[in-house]
Amino acid sequence: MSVTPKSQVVLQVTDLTCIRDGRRLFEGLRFSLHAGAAIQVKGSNGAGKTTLLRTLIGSSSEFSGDILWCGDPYPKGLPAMRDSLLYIGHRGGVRSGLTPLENLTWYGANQEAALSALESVDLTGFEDSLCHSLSAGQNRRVALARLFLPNSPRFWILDEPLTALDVAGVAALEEQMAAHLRNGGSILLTSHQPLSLPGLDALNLSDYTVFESFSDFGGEHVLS
Ligand SMILES: Nc1ncnc2c1ncn2[C@@H]1O[C@H](COP(=O)(O)OP(=O)(O)OP(=O)(O)O)[C@@H](O)[C@H]1O
Repeated sequence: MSVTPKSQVVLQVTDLTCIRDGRRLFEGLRFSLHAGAAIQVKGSNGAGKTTLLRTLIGSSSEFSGDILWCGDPYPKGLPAMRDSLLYIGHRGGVRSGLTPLENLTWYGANQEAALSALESVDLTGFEDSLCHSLSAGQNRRVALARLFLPNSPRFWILDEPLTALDVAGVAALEEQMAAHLRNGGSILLTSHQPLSLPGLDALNLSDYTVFESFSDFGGEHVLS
């Protein structure tokens, strides 16, 4: 990972509004994420946390507002952003018919790096088990092992990474995230659980919730 100056704004969001099923999830959302910084997106079930993350990575164009990746606006900034992004959704992206080792090599890791990453998430001895035979927490560890591979992308977006992890798993993840921040990486994550991470900022979607009924919406990126 190349070291990025800590003052650099990696992601800038202004006046972002997202609607799903005719319901305005949040409106006027604004925040900036700098190199070496982390933001935890908070909100109740259904508040729109996953929708926000998926919008930011370009999986949904149903929004209005401005999204700038390293100064480049949506959608121009998407290709460069994806080159420097590691996204782990709440399903984890683990292929259940593959082993943990095969999952990591499928993501491009070589055998040595994959084994080392699996050791970091305490899965030594399970490298060759099929993932559908592993526990929920072990499958989460397989997903998170990607964070322990060398040359990790500088920007991590993680949707509920703590789900199903035990105490030791949470501690190992927090340590790895802190190391990533020290190296100038950036993290945007959702979690219903508290997280111990130096300098972690919170972004609470409830601060951007609109309670009145929705009647019109004309965002420039809205799909019909
Ligand atoms: N593709 C879609 N079509 C219709 N509605 C959607 C779609 N995606 C999300 N929604 C709705 O948007 C709302 C927000 O969903 P989202 O998954 O973003 O919430 P969340 O804050 O991540 O929730 P949780 O904490 O339960 O994971 C939900 O009511 C959901 O049903």
